[in-house]
Amino acid sequence: MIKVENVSGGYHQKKVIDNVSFEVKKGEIFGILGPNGSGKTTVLKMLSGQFPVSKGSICINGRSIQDYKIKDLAKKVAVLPQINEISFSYTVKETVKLGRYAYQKGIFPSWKIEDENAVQNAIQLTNISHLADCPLDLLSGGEKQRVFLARALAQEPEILLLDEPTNHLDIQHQISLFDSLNHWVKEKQLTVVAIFHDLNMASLYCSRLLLLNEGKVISLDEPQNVLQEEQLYNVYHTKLIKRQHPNVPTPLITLSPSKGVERDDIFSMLKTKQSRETIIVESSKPLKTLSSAVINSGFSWSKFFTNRHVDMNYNIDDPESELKDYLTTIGIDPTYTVAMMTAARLEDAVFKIIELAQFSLYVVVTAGVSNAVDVSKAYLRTDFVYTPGTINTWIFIDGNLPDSAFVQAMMTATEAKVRAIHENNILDPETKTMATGTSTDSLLIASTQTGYFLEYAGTITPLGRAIGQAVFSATNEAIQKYLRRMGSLS
Ligand SMILES: Nc1ncnc2c1ncn2[C@@H]1O[C@H](COP(=O)(O)OP(=O)(O)OP(=O)(O)O)[C@@H](O)[C@H]1O
Repeated sequence: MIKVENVSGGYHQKKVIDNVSFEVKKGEIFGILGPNGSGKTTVLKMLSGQFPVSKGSICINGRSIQDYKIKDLAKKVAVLPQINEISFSYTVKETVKLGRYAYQKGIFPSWKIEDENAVQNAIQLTNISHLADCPLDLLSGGEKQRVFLARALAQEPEILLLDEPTNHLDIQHQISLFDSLNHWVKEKQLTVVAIFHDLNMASLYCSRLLLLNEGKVISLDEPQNVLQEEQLYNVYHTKLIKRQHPNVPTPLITLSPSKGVERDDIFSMLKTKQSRETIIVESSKPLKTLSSAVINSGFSWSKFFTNRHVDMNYNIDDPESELKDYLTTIGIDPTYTVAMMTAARLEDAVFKIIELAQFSLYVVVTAGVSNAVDVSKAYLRTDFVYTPGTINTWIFIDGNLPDSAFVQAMMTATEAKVRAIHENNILDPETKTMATGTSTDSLLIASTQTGYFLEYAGTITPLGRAIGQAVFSATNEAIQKYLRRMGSLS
């Protein structure tokens, strides 16, 4: 549909676009990204024929844009410019009607029913009917943006060129604009080329992206490949972190403050309180966590970590609500709390510290193994009752871990726990085979995300070795305390 081949151009003697090539398919939403002054608007102006190319060619439907008459090109291509460029005193409806200019013939323009329908449709689609008679100058930035979008749509173009279309829109209107564009793209085979500063909007709605810097193509690909941390750093000179959207297969880019990330002293940050009812670790700063806890499982940022003792017969329909209520009664805000439960005696908790040159670990383990299970034989069981037997393991780290290291830390800690269970010959009481855990074990990895970058936490990495050592010895001791209390160890 659009073919840009080896295009260069600029203002006066200054080359602003340098040998740019890309194609946009019919029915595609194509995004152009790049820092201020990288040439995005100039490329868009070249596509609409407003700005000449000095080298290379631009074709629409196989025909060079230079060969189109102005009105014919205007029927194919509509432009939504940056709205701060525009100021005039028409009403909203008059402004939208300007979109039909290309369809007017002769010196005395005739307004036909098709023109009126196109204007009404555009006004409805952009949700500005209530503003139809308002003077444009009295509208807010976002309202004006929708009016100019309506004007572009009234043109009934095949190609819509949008220069920062979400610039003045609130979140609701940003999403509703691109949801509508998505719909028109599918329904009417509209082709959209849009400039974005918001990388996440581009990632969510564009099938492909063009990343420009200093007028050159840096990357041209699907969002997953264009939105790479290193590539973005080279272009924007800003640290950006790539994550995956929780329920759409696109990347999410998060900003990170540029201030330093000096290593925190985890031992002065954490305060531990232990009673028969609860163990509470309170951190003076939020820690990034990955856990399988009852409250705030998955990833969270939390300041409180609680392990509450409950009776062996604890059996409640909604343990999460009950535990939240409990936390509130003891003055802890559940929003910032990773909370677990156990029937194990909290007096038998084991605390371990490992201090190394690059990072330190603080590990807390409580263990009760009456619910021991051999995972390889668990399919033979018929009981599915939730009983809080449980080995609960907490690992606090003063390092900076990527998500992958959190996952590896969980694997390493689990292996260390299993090894401690085997060390104590704990059997699954049903199958009489060696247990691998209990039916309700929980695990927490909590990290300051400051200090050294700890890229890996597998078993033979420095972090993995420390986790293996601390979790094994803490779990081993906690199991032995439990066995002693139960009278099966002297
Ligand atoms: N009319 C003009 N005359 C001279 N130079 C211009 C003109 N318009 C733009 N430029 C220059 O061309 C370069 C590219 O500008 P362009 O507007 O295409 O960048 P952009 O990527 O759209 O930037 P932004 O993100 O700030 O909107 C800039 O260095 C700019 O100063």
